[in-house]
Amino acid sequence: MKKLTNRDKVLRYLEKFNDRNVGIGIDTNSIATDIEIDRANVSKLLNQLYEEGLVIKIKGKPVLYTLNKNNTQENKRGGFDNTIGADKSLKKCIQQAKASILYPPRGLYSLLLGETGVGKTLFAELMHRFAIENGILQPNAPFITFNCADYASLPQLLMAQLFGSKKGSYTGSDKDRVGLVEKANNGVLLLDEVHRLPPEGQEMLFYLMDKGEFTPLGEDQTKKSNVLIICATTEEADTSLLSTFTRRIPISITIPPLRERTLEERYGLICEFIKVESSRIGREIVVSPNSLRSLLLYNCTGNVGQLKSDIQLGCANVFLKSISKKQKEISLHSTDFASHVKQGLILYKNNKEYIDTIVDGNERLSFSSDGIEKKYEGAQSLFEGLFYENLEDRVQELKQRGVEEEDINVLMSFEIESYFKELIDKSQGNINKEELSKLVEKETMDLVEEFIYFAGTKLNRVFPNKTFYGLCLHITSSIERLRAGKKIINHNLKKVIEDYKDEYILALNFATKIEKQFAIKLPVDEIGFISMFLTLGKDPIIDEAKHPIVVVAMHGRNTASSMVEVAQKLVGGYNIYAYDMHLDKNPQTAYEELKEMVVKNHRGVGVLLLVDMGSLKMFGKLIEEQTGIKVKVIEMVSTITAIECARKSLIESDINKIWESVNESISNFFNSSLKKMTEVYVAQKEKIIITVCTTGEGSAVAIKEMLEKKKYIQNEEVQIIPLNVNNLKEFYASVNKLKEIKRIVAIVGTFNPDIYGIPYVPVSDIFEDKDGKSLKNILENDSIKAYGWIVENYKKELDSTIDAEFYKEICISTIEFLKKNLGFHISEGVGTGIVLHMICAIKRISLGEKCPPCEVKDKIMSEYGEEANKLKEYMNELAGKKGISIDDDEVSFILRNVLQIYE
Ligand SMILES: Nc1ncnc2c1ncn2[C@@H]1O[C@H](COP(=O)(O)OP(=O)(O)OP(=O)(O)O)[C@@H](O)[C@H]1O
Repeated sequence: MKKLTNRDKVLRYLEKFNDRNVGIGIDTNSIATDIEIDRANVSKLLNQLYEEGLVIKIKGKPVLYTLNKNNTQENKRGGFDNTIGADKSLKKCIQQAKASILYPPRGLYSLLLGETGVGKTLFAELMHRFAIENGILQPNAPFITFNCADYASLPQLLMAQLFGSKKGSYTGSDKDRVGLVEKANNGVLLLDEVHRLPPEGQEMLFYLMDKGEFTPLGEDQTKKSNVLIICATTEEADTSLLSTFTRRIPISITIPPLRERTLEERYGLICEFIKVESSRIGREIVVSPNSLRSLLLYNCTGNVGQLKSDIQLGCANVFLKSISKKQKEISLHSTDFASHVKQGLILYKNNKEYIDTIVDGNERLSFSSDGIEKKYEGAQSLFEGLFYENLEDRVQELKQRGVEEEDINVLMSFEIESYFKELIDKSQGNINKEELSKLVEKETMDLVEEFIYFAGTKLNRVFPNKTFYGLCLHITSSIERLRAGKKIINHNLKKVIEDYKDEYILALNFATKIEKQFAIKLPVDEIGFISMFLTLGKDPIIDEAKHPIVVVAMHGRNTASSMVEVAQKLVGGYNIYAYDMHLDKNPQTAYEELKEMVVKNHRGVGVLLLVDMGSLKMFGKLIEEQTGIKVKVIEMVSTITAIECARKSLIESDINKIWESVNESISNFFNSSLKKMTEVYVAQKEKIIITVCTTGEGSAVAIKEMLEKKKYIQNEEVQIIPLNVNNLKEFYASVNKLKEIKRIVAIVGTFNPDIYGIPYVPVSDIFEDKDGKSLKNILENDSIKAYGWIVENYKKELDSTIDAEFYKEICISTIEFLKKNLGFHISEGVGTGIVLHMICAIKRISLGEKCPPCEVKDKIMSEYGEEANKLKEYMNELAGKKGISIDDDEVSFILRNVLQIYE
């Protein structure tokens, strides 16, 4: 036979004691002596049993203990004060209830009001228990409930049940019956749905309440009963039906419905009920966060009672499943609940912020039979790639249960979104690229990096670093899965394509690259998953207010402004500011202006100051000393550094981290990250001239300003960047950086740095006013080269019967003719337009297609007829070689470009 534990011994002793000594309790010392167990031990056990609701403590000296005969699962855990909601929604009700019980000499009658399932019965039980604990009732005081609605259609039987009856007092009464009023003598009688009591019953009830007397049916003699009556009803307090009761019963306690309680309280109830189920099953129950979310949010009209039974049903489902599948773990998912519960998840999006404060992240919780809830340690790692298989299992299971396809999709989309959130959260902060490279192939990282930058430009959005890490991990596991021939379905696909069309198109593009690189085929479902990563940038993850700002301070009229403009456009955030320091500006004024800009715009966590020359660097230090605003200076300023700083400051809030990583990027410029970025960001490189000088930092700027005044420079849309050559190594590094993002057409200055492929123009050529001839030529030739590149790039589109060289020749010659013979100024942008037009025109003509009419032909012919005819003649001479003829419409199109004439 199983050996009795000390706990069993105490319980058995109390059972026997209560049988022999009705209505009284016993103290700890006596129990300890009788069962021969150490007093401290007995005291500990009694407290435990009290917590579990198995014994009742009767206040006094010494405290007496008795078995809680009325122990139900519901009032198990301690009395009123341990009830969920005791300090919140039920606080007032409990105060009223306690007051009514303690009211001398034997408590007041009370009426419990509240919708079905709010906990009225439980409340009455707790009142009974409270009365015993406070010596108002004896420990063995009865607690009897009677639901008046059950007998509402049989008033005589109802009366007989309540007040007792003599044999033959009504049809069918074949024996004497003791009424509940009598049975509940010296205890509590709960009359539920009391408004259903027939009028004669009400009369007798009020008589009993007033006089403590009643008359059983068919009897003449009144009987006495000392019963505390608690009435309960779901009727609203102000209905006429109830007014009779509310007038007679001194205390009305309204228990609030579930929807009026806080979600924290509801969460407490949910946990409590799952613990109760766990203890019933005798096994641990592991609960998914989505289960908790749906339980928190679904429309639970039946209040706490319904919440409890819905949880019971869900637990019963998984319990059965675990038996049939012989699984050790009992694991509860939102899909295990009835569909009205699952619907709760649909409300998650709108209540996300609040719910996330209660159900945090995606950890599953484990509820054990001893009532402890903790994080489930065994949760599978999402990075193991099991997620998709689990999703599929879940879908199959739902299908088998007959869940509608539409419901499955809704539920699955929540699972999927949670997965992404977790994947992203996990990758936040704790993974760096080096670590990532242990898990992810370099090719994948490069592809993802390029994709994110590209998507960022296209969507005009910045992505957090975690998008990069998350996507790298995701792609890796997708490739593995696809290689293993595993099928996946994205139940969110339809929604993704509808809601995030742009992201989906980008993902399609990216998918072709992956397919090519890894020789696999990505199904559309997979592309849907990729798109979802891009939607993350849409979340309000960027809180500009708490991030450092970037200030670009550079010499020159608008060098800093133009850089900042590019950075703002690309990064899409307005956290970057420009300070253009004109050469003639007095340094003290410049300092004050820069300081003012910093003070005005900083957001409390520091400023990254990007400067081009030494004196500005000093400004950073001074501003920090004077204002206390943290200023970190970055010296190697270029558009790309500005972009990188702006991008990082939107994501990261720690200025030191940004500063370090930007500096690292600068020194590793040729490492993939920035290189990739430049390729993507700068599709068409802008032209620049670098000015250099060995004699002090201002001279290069002076040369720049001088060049900017030259007409042929103003006409050329060329940017001029002064560089310091005091430190040659740094100078070459800067040139290299610039080369990545700009087309350096020439270096002008007092020192020939001898760089392969970049012509040098001594400044003396310009000073002596050799008309800047060489520089002008260089610029012109550069444009010609650029037009040649355009043709090269369009090679695939060209008509194969005509070779690319012919196209180049006719395009470039036409532009030269326009400039030299007809005297038009052709900027590079206009030239590019002409080249593109001519490519299409020649192809069209050679294929025998007609040119569409040019709307401004008449205007051009009347105002520029001479030029038009000359151009037509010249072009026909060239085109004739290939049997092509150019008409007035084609010529008008070209001139329209040059003259910028639009109707
Ligand atoms: N605060 C609470 N803590 C724990 N369980 C509760 C709480 N409130 C109610 N319950 C549980 O919810 C269920 C429904 O409560 P109860 O039966 O007392 O409601 P009721 O208002 O009497 O419902 P009805 O009007 O339908 O009779 C019970 O199992 C009860 O134990």
